[in-house]
Amino acid sequence: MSTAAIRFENVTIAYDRHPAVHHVSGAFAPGSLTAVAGPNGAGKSTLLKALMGEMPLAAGRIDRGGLAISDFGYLPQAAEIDRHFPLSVAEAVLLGAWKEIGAFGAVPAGVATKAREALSAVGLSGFERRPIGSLSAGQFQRVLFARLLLQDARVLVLDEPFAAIDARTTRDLLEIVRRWHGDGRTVIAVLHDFDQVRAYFPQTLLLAREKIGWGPTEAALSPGNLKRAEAMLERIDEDAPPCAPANGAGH
Ligand SMILES: Nc1ncnc2c1ncn2[C@@H]1O[C@H](COP(=O)(O)OP(=O)(O)OP(=O)(O)O)[C@@H](O)[C@H]1O
Repeated sequence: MSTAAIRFENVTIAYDRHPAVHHVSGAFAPGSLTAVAGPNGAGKSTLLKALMGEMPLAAGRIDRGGLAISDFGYLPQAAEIDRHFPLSVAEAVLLGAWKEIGAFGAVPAGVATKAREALSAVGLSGFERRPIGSLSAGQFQRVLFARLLLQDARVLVLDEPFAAIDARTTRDLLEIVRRWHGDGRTVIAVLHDFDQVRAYFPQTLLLAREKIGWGPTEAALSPGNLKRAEAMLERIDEDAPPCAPANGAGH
């Protein structure tokens, strides 16, 4: 479904010139299913935000393989999503079809049908009118997956999609991830559970501000790499002087 790789070339991303991601190069092959793993503070969310165009690059470049950012479906960390917004479940799912509906447009019948199918696929038929603020964390995550299903994106970028989600919901949502992979979509997900990564994700990028490993999961998560990742982050000095501006900035 996707046609060209998403390439990172010497990507450095910084907050106030303090680099959170350092000189990362590598590629997500079209149709690949990749976990982004690493300790807290490793730069995983920062890397995803840069991929989504939400963070400027201090150096290097990201080649999105000819795709526009609007071709990407993005699930940010739960903490960054406002659930107090007065939206029903159906409205929240329909946001996934904004390209077809536009800002104030009516919902075409085909889109409404697809939205119902997406809700059914995540096990939430009958929840259409419920305010999103009344859902449990797991139910809300199902709604966000339904929205991604409706968006029909070629690349899925998921930041800790199973944090604070019970085993049954995680299993159901992992099944959807597997289906996306089967369709030939590219899936990139930040995960903390190494057992889950080994069971479901053929590729892994292990990050500790720098790239520690990127490739087949067993090799990327070798005992040596895991030790290096821990050691790298222990060595990080948050008060270190800012990184000197490097070879140009860009997206
Ligand atoms: N808005 C910000 N301003 C300044 N520093 C930030 C900001 N967001 C993140 N950082 C710093 O950047 C580094 C990487 O953070 P990031 O959230 O990308 O890590 P992570 O690997 O996703 O961590 P976690 O597993 O805890 O979610 C951390 O040292 C963090 O403190």
